Amino acid sequence: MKANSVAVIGGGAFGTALACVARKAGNDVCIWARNQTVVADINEGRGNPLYLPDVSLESGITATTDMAEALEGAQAVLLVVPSQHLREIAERMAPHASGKAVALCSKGVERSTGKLMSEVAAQCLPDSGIAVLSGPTFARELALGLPGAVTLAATEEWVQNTILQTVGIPTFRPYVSNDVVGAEIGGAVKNVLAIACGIVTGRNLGENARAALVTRGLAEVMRLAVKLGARAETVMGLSGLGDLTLTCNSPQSRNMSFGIELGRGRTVAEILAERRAVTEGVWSAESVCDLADKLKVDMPICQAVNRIVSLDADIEKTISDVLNRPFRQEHG
Ligand SMILES: NC(=O)C1=CN([C@@H]2O[C@H](COP(=O)(O)OP(=O)(O)OC[C@H]3O[C@@H](n4cnc5c(N)ncnc54)[C@H](O)[C@@H]3O)[C@@H](O)[C@H]2O)C=CC1
Ligand SMILES: O=C(CO)COP(=O)(O)O
Repeated sequence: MKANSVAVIGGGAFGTALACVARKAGNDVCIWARNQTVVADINEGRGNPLYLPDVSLESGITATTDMAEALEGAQAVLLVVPSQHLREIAERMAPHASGKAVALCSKGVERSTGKLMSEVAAQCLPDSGIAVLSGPTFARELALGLPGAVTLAATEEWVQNTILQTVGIPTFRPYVSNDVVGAEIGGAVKNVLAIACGIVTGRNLGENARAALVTRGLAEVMRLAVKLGARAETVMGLSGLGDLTLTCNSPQSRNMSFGIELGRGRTVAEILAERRAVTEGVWSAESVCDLADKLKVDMPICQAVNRIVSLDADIEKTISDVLNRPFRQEHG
């Protein structure tokens, strides 16, 4: 068995960035990617120009399309695929992931079931130790070695310790928690809220409007998280407030930039057709709203985004509907 071996499942921007972090933490890293070109690019030293251009990778990071090979001998696994594909990939991992610590790094809610990523993993990876790794982390900045911090949530101490040792370095500081649902809900919902902030930016509605959206968006995350049994303090931490602040304030965010283009008048189909990268909020808007409806949680901003991206609602009318909601107490 190789010492300090880590498997990264998913060869997109974030998987590649986390591979850089795990390598800096002293591990041998093997990335599983489904795309043969990505695998060849990584193994031949060109980096990952398709998903993370202009970033060079250290030696000690290899790639394969063979799931068994990627997972063989790995003590820790970072699962970094788009949330709507997590179930399929986790099922493929399962025969090779027994007894390993698996950190879920995807941000979303499964459309077909309304399940959180930890719930999907519990079904598909019953013999693995599950953690959630989530926070304000643009892939490019991580890959360049710029500093950042995340929430690392797991209920089992050995899982916390394994993932902490795998990725913890001075420029990537995991803060440990046992609130798994709290850690994942912030990342899933902020993608939807970032689309709203993008729309407001694209329509030149001003900085005041965006600050109001971030704050009222945080209230939506809080209501849903608490209803799901998560702790309020987790929502106020890196995976909640931290990621919401990052994603809603930077056009570097795929979700925010998607919203900006929508706000400028382009259609969902036009924008998506030009993108290779995943825009998670588009796929999670509906499932977040379904979950909120089921739990009777009021989430007017997420619902407005869902009407625009999933139901093709008129943007002006949708903004006007949100602004004309009845006045209410700020808290409660
Ligand atoms: N990029 C970032 O800055 C961050 C991303 N994340 C999360 O990480 C997850 C992965 O995102 P990225 O690495 O950025 O993706 P990406 O947009 O860079 O690449 C998409 C990846 O999905 C793969 N893919 C596409 N269709 C697939 C399918 N049918 N089955 C399996 N894989 C498929 C592609 O091969 C590629 O590896 C997402 O949930 C995202 O929210 C989290 C934090 C930061
Ligand atoms: O999750 C992210 C940063 O924490 C990345 O956000 P985008 O997917 O919107 O680029």
